Amino acid sequence: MAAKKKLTESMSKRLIDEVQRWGCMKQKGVSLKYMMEFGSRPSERNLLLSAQFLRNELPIRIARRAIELESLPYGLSEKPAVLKVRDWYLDSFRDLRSFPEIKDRKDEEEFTQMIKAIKVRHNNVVPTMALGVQQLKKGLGRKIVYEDLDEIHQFLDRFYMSRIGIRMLIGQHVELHNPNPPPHCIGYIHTKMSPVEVAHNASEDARAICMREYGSSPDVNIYGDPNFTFPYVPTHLHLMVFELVKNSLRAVQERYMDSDKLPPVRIIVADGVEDVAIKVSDEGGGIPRSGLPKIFTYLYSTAKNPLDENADLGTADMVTMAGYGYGLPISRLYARYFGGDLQIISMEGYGTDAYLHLSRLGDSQEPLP
Ligand SMILES: Nc1ncnc2c1ncn2[C@@H]1O[C@H](COP(=O)(O)OP(=O)(O)OP(=O)(O)O)[C@@H](O)[C@H]1O
Repeated sequence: MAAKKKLTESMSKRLIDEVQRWGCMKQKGVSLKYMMEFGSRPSERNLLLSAQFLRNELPIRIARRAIELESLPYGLSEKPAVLKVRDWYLDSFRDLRSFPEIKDRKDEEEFTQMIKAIKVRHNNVVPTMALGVQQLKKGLGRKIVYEDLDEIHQFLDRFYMSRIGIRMLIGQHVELHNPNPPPHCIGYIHTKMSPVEVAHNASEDARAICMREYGSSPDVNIYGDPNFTFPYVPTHLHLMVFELVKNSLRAVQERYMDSDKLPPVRIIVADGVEDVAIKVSDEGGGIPRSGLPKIFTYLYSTAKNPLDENADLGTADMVTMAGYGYGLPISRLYARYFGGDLQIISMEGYGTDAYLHLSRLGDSQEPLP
């Protein structure tokens, strides 16, 4: 197998066998509901159980990704940035596999520190992979046929989805150690999250970026009951709404550049029985129908990568503002992670509606690519 041969070149035989063996094991998904119920009783026993689960589950998920990173088409696996990411995955796999059985509280605490460090090690995976894709595009030059790159798109979707899951599981475990969790918070989950409030905060952040770039910003009007709450992960929702509003503000701002009256962006929050739906509507001129298939891809963007040689950026915080065209595909993965979805409907010559559906029941299992 080609992937196995390449792994051989860079690792000891024992590690290769172990990665291959663990990469074949079955992953176990968790639901939002389960995370919430389990985390609502962070007793010593539960923390121990959670750590034991992660000691087994994380190497399986990480090994899968390490193997996939070795067998990407068009030579993407050999790009320096991708090799760097591969090494982070191998280092984390090694750390997890060399950790002895977790028997007591002391082991559990050491394990928690270790997975916390793993999470930090992987902070820059998204921009670094984006850089790898750019290195590939540069190398292929004009020969590039975007339709052929669908395989890479599919891989990146699986890869980033898996990363969301791994970070959620680690973050959730680490947060359960917080002796003074904020009210109504179980790890990353807020059991009484107000989508209107999160949408408001995310819109303000997006407006601040717009102000910085253009010197002005359209208003954002939010319609919905601010007292309505449901259990969800506020950081995920913030990220999604931020990306959608940022796109809308930019579109409106660009279209009405010379006008002093900008049509506002409107957000509607609907609380259904099954779903909470959030619509972000703008009058920014829309997207041509022929361009729609491209907006969810990772490979079309011409924007500059902040980790590129000439850019002096690259902190983890830059990820969401980096502007390398990942806003929509990554937001859709976050929505799908807990059983929701994201759709974009556009009227060219008028504006765009983004529909974000979040599953309210929280009982869908994590997608496990
Ligand atoms: N509301 C919108 N109105 C018009 N065009 C849009 C809108 N939303 C998205 N687009 C188009 O879709 C493209 C992809 O959006 P996406 O959010 O994925 O990336 P980006 O905005 O270019 O970069 P980033 O989100 O990383 O800053 C945009 O570049 C833009 O051309």
